[in-house]
Amino acid sequence: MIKAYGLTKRYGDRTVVQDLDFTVHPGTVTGFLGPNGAGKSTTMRMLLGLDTPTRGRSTIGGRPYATHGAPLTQVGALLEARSVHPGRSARNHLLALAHTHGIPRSRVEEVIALAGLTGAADRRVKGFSLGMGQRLGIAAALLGDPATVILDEPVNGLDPEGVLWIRTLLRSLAAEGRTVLVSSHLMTEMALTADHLIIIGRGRLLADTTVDELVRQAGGASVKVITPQPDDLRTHLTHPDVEITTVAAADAPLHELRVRGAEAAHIGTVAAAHGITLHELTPQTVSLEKAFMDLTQEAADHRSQPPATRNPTPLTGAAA
Ligand SMILES: Nc1ncnc2c1ncn2[C@@H]1O[C@H](COP(=O)(O)OP(=O)(O)OP(=O)(O)O)[C@@H](O)[C@H]1O
Repeated sequence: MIKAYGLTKRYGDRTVVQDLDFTVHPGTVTGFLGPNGAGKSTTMRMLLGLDTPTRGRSTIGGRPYATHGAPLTQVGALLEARSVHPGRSARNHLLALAHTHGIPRSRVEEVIALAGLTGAADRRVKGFSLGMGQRLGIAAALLGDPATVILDEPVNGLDPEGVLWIRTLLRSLAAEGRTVLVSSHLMTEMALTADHLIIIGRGRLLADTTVDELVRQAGGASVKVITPQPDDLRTHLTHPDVEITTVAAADAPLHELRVRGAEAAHIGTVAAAHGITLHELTPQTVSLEKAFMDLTQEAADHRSQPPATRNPTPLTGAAA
């Protein structure tokens, strides 16, 4: 279990992480999300004793990271810009790490295979692509068979096969009962990988929630219905859990409704049973990316503007 108690980091007069309290539980993948510059890497560095908090503290397995005797066997970590001697081969890099932690050579071979580096293990690291470097970093993180795994942007630079590999790997590590904390700014990828989400913006906690709950808070799933008989449909769908709103066309022959709390199949069956004509029946899933953007809107330091239109409508002199 990872615990943060009021973690705060200030650089000069800038507070980049502020009063973060959270718990990362074993047996689940916890996604650590936030826009660029939100403070994810800084927080992870503090958890790993690489940055000293200005205030607050954190523990991994009940103790501060620095007090773990052989950290590689307790906590495996991949941080951005991990330094590996460029002249060393991947295998020699892992052997050196294993040697300092009393880890057998056979485990080095295991993690090389696990990370898909078998064919590249004897090549010098300086020739590695970004994705291969990530695979080596993950192999190193798993070398000591740690109970806690902390990975900062592990899918960075990975090809689609690598992204899928990470997803499967993280889920199996969690299924084995390990504590897995993984940062990303890719909401959609995290939604596929993580069970729980800790979302920060400008160093502050914005949400500590499950993927399902975030979807629910963002409006949940709904069904778009277009029908010329909205009143009949409303009557027959009446139920305390069902919410029906009119989206458009109040005085047109066709009405667009948005139904929450009932599945499309149920709505179709009810409509058929009562002879109600439907012109459209489409399940709408909330965009997790949009939910994330909405949540972090106020807290994004770097958000791009949509590109200017090439042929903007000329102003005609009317006051806006
Ligand atoms: N050593 C440092 N000195 C001064 N400012 C720093 C230092 N390290 C980080 N920062 C600042 O702290 C803020 C948080 O940075 P951090 O790298 O933790 O964010 P992040 O959420 O990991 O971002 P990204 O998704 O872009 O990697 C940024 O504004 C960054 O410029």
